[in-house]
Amino acid sequence: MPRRTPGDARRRTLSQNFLHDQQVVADIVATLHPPPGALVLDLGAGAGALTRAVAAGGNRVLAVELDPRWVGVLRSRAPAWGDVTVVAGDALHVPFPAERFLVVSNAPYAIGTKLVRRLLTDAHGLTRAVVVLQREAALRLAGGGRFAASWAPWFELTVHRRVPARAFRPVPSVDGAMLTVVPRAQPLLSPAAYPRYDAFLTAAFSGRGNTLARRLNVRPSALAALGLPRDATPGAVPPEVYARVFTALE
Ligand SMILES: C[S@@+](CC[C@H](N)C(=O)[O-])C[C@H]1O[C@@H](n2cnc3c(N)ncnc32)[C@H](O)[C@@H]1O
Repeated sequence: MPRRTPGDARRRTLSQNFLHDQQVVADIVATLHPPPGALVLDLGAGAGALTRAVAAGGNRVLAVELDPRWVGVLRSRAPAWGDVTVVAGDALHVPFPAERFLVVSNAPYAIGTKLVRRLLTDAHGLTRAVVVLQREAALRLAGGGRFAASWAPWFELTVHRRVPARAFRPVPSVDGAMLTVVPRAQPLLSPAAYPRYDAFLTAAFSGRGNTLARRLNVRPSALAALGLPRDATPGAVPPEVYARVFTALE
């Protein structure tokens, strides 16, 4: 059995699997498509695969990295890449800029859900984010559950391509996926509606009965009038449709 080194331990804790597949890097940057000159945060920049590709497109990049060893590497390489500022810090706590910005991130899968939650709650200047997550986590966040329904009136969460484990070095044990987080230009509900909407979702996702109609205590015909199957179950309703059902039933 090969001997373990301190470097192995650090790689495991910080999940240092770096993007190696240049086609995946190109797809991530194409999906981000930052406008010229826009500010892009690369959260968990590692050796800079994404930082370098974004900077090559003429964008300003703030590369945030927790591991001092990779901060040093980034600082030595970044001057050759373009307008890159390296920030030694934690992606879950580093202050976000006051101006508008985009986010690209392939951070450890273990912090992926927390990172997305932070983008949804704290990133007021965010215009678009592309985050690589463990595939199951990406599908859970964007799919037919309460999390996606809670955020859908204000954000579009979309799962794009699979990022196969073999796109990384070293190769991790699970596949990833690209998730985009985009604030809606026209929100489907006002922020003031949130407490009532949240109570409505509690009924929809935790009430008694199997069907949405039973849980919301409405006639199946009321859902049919909104274009939903009479026997729709909560998980089968697309997240963005909940705002419409809420508005119609309120
Ligand atoms: C999976 S690697 C990917 C690196 C690079 N983004 C890429 O695609 O090749 C994740 C990187 O995030 C760093 N990292 C881990 N936890 C972090 C945190 N809380 N904040 C910022 N960076 C973190 C790790 O040290 C590592 O360099």
